[in-house]
Amino acid sequence: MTSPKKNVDQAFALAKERYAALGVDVEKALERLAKIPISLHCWQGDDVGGFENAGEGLGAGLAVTGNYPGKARTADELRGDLDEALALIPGTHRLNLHASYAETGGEKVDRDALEPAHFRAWIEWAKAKGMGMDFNPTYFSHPKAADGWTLAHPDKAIRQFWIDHGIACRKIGAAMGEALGTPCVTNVWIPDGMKDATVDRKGPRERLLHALDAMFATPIDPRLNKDAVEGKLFGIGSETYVVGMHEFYLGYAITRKKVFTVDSGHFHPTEVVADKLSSALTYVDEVLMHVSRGVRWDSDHVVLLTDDIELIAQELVRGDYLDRVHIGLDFFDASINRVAAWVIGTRSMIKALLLALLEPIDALRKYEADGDYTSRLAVLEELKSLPFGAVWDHYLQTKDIPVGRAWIDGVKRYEADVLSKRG
Ligand SMILES: C[C@H](O)[C@H](O)[C@@H](O)C(=O)CO
Ligand SMILES: [Mn+2]
Repeated sequence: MTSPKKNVDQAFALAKERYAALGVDVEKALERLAKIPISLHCWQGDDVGGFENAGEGLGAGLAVTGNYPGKARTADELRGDLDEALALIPGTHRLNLHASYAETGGEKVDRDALEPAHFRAWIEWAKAKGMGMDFNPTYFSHPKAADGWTLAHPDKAIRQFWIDHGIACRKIGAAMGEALGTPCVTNVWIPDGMKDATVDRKGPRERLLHALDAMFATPIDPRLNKDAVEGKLFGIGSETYVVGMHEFYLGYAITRKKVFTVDSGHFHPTEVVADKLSSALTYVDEVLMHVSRGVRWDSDHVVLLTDDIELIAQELVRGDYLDRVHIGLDFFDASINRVAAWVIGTRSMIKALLLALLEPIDALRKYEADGDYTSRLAVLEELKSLPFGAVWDHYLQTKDIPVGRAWIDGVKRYEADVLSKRG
């Protein structure tokens, strides 16, 4: 009987030939793939809860549905769950942490007083794994955000509190960047907006502009920290008016030289999010992607290998944007095993990138330039039935990750041994 390893090897050898016939160098694609980090969002592991234990609800229009048992209750548990997920994801990736995951040793430290020391354990954990980190100020789950307003709040003192939180977070981001030797992208997303007919749309936007300028006033070496701003079309409770909508932040990112964040769940469902990349990147140097999957709305379902995600990956590769786009994930599903959610979502993103890297891009470009749209369409369709799975299996095997459904058994074992024992 042929060994499973030999099967994978044989299938890969045949796959390589099929791709080579179209002019694709599979080994080169795999080499490139291995160097693309995906930033795993800590908040999938505990339903965006954080560890402040202040008894605040999530709010801000963020909704996590499901009550699958075994959610991480402490930072150590969350790191353990991330270890488990990362062991099943090929490549070296990054961790995207929210400020609400600070470890203050039981001391009450408000958000405007957070310091790098409160994230030391996270930084050490990432360092030991050779991972970079990204960061986010947390503008929700806090008494001063209970009415859904933060940086654009009409009350000056509350605005100042959130400006100070942002300033503290930029310093923490810089400390992460310095310790880990790779710049931290610190992303600002705020919930501020109105549920219904809004009379003054101008005032809050002016307040937000001034608050952001105050927050970003002190320059930070971009080799340590990069500031990013994330807009949104609507949220629960801000259906009619979102202060920080996309046009606001695109203008902000262009004029202030910030990273522009594109969350794939933050647009009207009929919009093609991938098409925004080449537009935004004409004017901004860098984009941060929050790859998500909206089902009918910004529902933050686990990312799958859907057409939308493939199109995003294709744009990144075809546009030669991989060095200008930071790829992060943003979903939270509490209805399935949370470790499996990370594995499925991250692997789907990596698969989309691999598929994109396996395109005969030069040939496709030439067809297009020559006006041979027939060949362009025919080859794009041919690609869909090439043995991509054999290349993916080989990639997993080279990284000592079980091929096929075996990873699910590993996660189930972890669930039985660890997750199910959590109260
Ligand atoms: C928890 C994240 O910061 C949050 O999901 C944000 O990025 C967002 O997308 C809000 O809709
Ligand atoms: Mn997001």
